[in-house]
Amino acid sequence: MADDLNTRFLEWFMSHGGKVELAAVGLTHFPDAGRGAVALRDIQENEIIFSIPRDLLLSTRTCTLRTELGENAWKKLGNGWAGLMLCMMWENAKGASSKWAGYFEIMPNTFHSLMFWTPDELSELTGSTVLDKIGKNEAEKDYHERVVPILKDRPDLFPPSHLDSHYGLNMYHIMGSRILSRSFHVEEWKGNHSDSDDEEEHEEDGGEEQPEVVVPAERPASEDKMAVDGENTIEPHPHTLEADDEEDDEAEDVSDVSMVPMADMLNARNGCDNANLFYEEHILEMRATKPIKSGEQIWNTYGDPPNSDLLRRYGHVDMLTLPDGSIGNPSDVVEITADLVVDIVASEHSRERIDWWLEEGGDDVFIMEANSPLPDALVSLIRLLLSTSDEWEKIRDKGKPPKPKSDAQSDSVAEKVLRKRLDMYKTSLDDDICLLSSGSTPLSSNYQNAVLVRMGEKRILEGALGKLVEKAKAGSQTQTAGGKKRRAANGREGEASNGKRSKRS
Ligand SMILES: C[S@@+](CC[C@H](N)C(=O)[O-])C[C@H]1O[C@@H](n2cnc3c(N)ncnc32)[C@H](O)[C@@H]1O
Repeated sequence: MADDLNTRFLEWFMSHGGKVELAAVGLTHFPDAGRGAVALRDIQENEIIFSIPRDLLLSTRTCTLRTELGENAWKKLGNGWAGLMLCMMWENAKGASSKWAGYFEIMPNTFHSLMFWTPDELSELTGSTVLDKIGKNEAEKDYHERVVPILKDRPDLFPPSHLDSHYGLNMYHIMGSRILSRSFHVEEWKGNHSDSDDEEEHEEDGGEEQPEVVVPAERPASEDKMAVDGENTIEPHPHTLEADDEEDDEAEDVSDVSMVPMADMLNARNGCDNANLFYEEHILEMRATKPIKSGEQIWNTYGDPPNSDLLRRYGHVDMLTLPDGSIGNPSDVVEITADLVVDIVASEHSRERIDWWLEEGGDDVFIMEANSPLPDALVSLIRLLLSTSDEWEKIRDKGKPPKPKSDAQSDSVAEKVLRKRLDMYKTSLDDDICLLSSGSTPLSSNYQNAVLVRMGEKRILEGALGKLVEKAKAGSQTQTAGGKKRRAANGREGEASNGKRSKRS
């Protein structure tokens, strides 16, 4: 059944200009990852695994709905994904007459991503900030406010008899989730990037000039457009439904968001990619970036996000053996919001200082990675909140936040922040380890994935906390040793003086 579907899809793909050597690559079912691509013979590094003509991409550029609707109506759909979602619903509603009929047939209708979790399932993620990023309400607001009026206005394009079956909220969520888990960011052809262009871009993106820039998990550094040896590579589109967030000053051209048939058949696992999508003027090429042995899975990269984001966007988590022998995702992160820090160091000055911090562009969320020191910005904020009135005056006059230099006082606050952050979860790390290892009642896959997400976050917090506690202990031992030495020295003096006294007496 699945094989038939794969065959039909490949036939559709090739009959529409897609090129794939069927003796080299096949589609198959992986029990833990659904459909995926497999090498059927050894594939050399740089070999083209398949290619896709640009006109086979499904985007707001290739779908004719925008022209049919006219610019005025189109603009009402906003700068987010509503336009592409409506295009996809419209093409899907055409059935066999759509150019992409053979593509729609193979795309999933059910998802394990967070958008589809029940409130009970979501409650297992309590404590993780991923819960604030699902965007379901925003998507539904867009649907009701932007899409429904257009559906009603144009019965010639959206026949009333199709509204329930093809344009309902559920279908809107399905299309949104397909975009979330399968789309790529494909720019229009502007010619090859030269090496010097790349260097300039890289310099602008971060590095020395902006040491405090925290790369948001949403958009891993330089992921959207990466040039390798002067060629253009494409990674799956890393965005959420917040594509039209006004604060996102790097907001992309949403018409670059594209569904790329065949390229989206590749699964991904942290650090395992052996293929990448490259773009040329008229075609996109999936090329091997490493030699791939016959029988091996062909892996793309999704940008190696943390498990929280994998679960939110793709509905799965990565489980690799980590350096300490535990199982998890090496890219996991945990977020600490600035208000947690303010809660701990609250004083009558906090409001004024935090307002200043935010006005100066300070972070309101700190991202902690495994085995990394506390984020500089977090230490700097703690020191700002702890500063004396005189120090605060100077900081404000200079317009510079304090240096991220920790001391016993800031460490003690950081320790409390980490403890409070850990308390936000409903369970402890040990509880979670027991849950996964008890084996008596097998957990549902969503439940197990939630546990893995929160474990990854807690491990980072526990690790950082452990280091702070050790540091404090070492500090107090040094102090005690210093004190003892001093006391011992005093003691000797005392003995001597006693001695002297005794002598005297
Ligand atoms: C771009 S599609 C890849 C093709 C997909 N497996 C299919 O059946 O069509 C992304 C989806 O594949 C699945 N997937 C990809 N990599 C995976 C992995 N390492 N483990 C589990 N599922 C994975 C997830 O369901 C994800 O949402």
